[in-house]
Amino acid sequence: QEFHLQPTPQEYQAGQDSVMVPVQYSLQAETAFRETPAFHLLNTLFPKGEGKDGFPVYVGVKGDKSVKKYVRRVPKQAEGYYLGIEKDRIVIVGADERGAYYGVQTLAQLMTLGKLPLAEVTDYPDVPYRGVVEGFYGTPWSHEARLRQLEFYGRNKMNVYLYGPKDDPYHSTPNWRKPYPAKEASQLKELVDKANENGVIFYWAIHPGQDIKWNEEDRDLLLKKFESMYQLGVRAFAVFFDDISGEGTKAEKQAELLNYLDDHFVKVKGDVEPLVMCPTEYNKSWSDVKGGYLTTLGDKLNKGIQIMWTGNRVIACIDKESMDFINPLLKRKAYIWWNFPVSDYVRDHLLMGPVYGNGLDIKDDMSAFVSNPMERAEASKIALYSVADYAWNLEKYDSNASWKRAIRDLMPNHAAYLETFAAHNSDLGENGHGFRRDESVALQPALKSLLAAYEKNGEMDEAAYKQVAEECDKIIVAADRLLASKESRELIEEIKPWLMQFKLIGEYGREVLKMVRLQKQGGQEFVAVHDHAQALQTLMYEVDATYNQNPYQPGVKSGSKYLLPTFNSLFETSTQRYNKAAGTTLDSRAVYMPYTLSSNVKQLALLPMRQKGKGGNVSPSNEVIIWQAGGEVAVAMDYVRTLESLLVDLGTQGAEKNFRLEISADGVNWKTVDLRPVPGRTLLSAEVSGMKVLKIRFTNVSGSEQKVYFKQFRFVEQ
Ligand SMILES: C=CCNC1=N[C@@H]2[C@@H](O)[C@H](O)[C@@H](CO)O[C@@H]2S1
Repeated sequence: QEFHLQPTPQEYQAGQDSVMVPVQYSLQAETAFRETPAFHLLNTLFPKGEGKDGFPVYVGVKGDKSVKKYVRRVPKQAEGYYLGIEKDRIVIVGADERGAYYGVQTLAQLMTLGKLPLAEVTDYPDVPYRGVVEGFYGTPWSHEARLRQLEFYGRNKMNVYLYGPKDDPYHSTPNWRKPYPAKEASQLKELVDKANENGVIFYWAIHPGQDIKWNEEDRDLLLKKFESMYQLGVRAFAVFFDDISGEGTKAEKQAELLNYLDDHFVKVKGDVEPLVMCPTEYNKSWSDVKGGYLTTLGDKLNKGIQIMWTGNRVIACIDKESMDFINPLLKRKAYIWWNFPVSDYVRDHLLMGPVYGNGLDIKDDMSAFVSNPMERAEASKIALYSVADYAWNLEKYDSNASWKRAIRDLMPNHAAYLETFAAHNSDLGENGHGFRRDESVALQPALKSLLAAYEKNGEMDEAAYKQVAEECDKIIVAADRLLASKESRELIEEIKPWLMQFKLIGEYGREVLKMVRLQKQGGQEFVAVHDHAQALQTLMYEVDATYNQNPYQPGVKSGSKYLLPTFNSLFETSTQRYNKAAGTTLDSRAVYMPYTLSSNVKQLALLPMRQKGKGGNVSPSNEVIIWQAGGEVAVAMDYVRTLESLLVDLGTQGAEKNFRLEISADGVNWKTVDLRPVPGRTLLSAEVSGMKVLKIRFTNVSGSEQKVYFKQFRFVEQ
């Protein structure tokens, strides 16, 4: 594992020579330097700290006398730095204070080498703002997780963290107007302090759009809330208008409010970062350019205000074409909100794979590149490490090398095991956004040729068989070693259900490979191994039905793109062939999905059906659904079943007037079923107890387009 600075520096020259890592340093800097995060970090790097006989360290920013001699070597880009390690001194000069801090971070990495190479690093970030927006639906990160994140951002030269967890009631409706209670307020203050120590700008975001009134009262309440956050030390603010409907979506009003805040708060305070806003039309597939929403923002928003953008779709990689579309409309460089590794729409999957697919030629087109992560903070660090690497130096970014380094950085003593796990836990599975990732990349060829040889002509591809068998052993060992790991305990606790599932998949694969071997030999032992494989299927189903039971995509999926499907196909084929040869009737079903979704509503058509226990649900969507008049969503059963209950939630009152629910026992004759609103909620309950059902149909019969949420569509069988 050769040494590699993180993020990849613009220029790094190291000679053959090196010096011993000094145990003490003597500081050559302006006194003001001692107040900066760079100094506090520097002071932790030497075992014996500071002393007049220590190794001279010249450090400062452009203009400081102490580093005047080196000022020509400092890059002109903001947050740039020059780091020189010479025989008799270390020199760090920042283009600005954060640049000096980053120079010290790079020195910290070099000092882990055991001896300091005589080297010169001339470095700076490609993208001005780089970091993370905690903007997902689901359980907000814990306070401790956030503190660890901020240290991680400092080490990886990420300079922004935007606090905007959708499910924080004081960030969003209904309590955005209220100040935080004492405990939350003190935690936020602690986060701001931690962010400052790590060179991170802490943005506090507000999400008022769902119920904001465009009047002075709400405007002043919002200003007051900003003021209360300012008192906690917040010096950077954002206003999110995403995922809302109604009055709050008006561009002119949004622009008026932002400009007011800019003129009467940001410019008045003088020490607050430029505002960031998240538009309602935040991706191309949702935008209607002629409608003028984006151009209104582009024309009316004060120039300094940043506008966020997720690309061509809600979940999309960012390329030159995407930027060439949006920047002219916004009349500024879009502030990219990249929706990866966020998994709030595929909550049963972990996204542990490489960061890839974003253009390497767009460094001058973005004002920011921030990642929206998973609700599992530690597990998100694999992707975040590479997001930092990408946004700092796009042209030199190598997604696979960065992914391997990210894993080693996260668990140095278990890197091989974590890599085995991450390699098979990277795709999202079917989802409403149609966004997919590669998975099991190294094993894919062997899985495919093993399956093809066996299924097509009953052959055994011995080389592939051996490689898959070895991988099953590695999977089982990796799962055990990670589950038992003392290292990164917080990470292990987050991903434990997936580690359990992963181990079962390794054991299942091992048994299925035996079944294939035995089926060809025709031995009786096939039955015992088949039954063991089925027992493992039951255990996998139970893990999936027990853990992570969120109301959206409950369960624990692992190896879902190629690994498990291949084992299931081999299980089914070998059992069918064995039954045929031996005249037995062993159960050959590996995974069972009795329900099929169909819809002519664009945003619903791709939503996956989920089976959970004795029932099923259509995976919900976080976004506003444009449901055309007459549009319908239907669920077909494999055979006639009996219903117990059925719940629908479109997130709006009165939906039962605009939509009709019908049940058919034969797919031909339909019966309309009453939808009864649950008091005080937008949930609708249907009286279906005891009804025979082959097909369910749900139609917009209002005669006009409806904008609703698709929060729940769930039924339970008797
Ligand atoms: C530029 C604005 C992006 N705003 C967004 N709000 C939503 C986020 O809260 C979700 O986590 C994400 C993934 O489900 O989808 C959109 S993206």
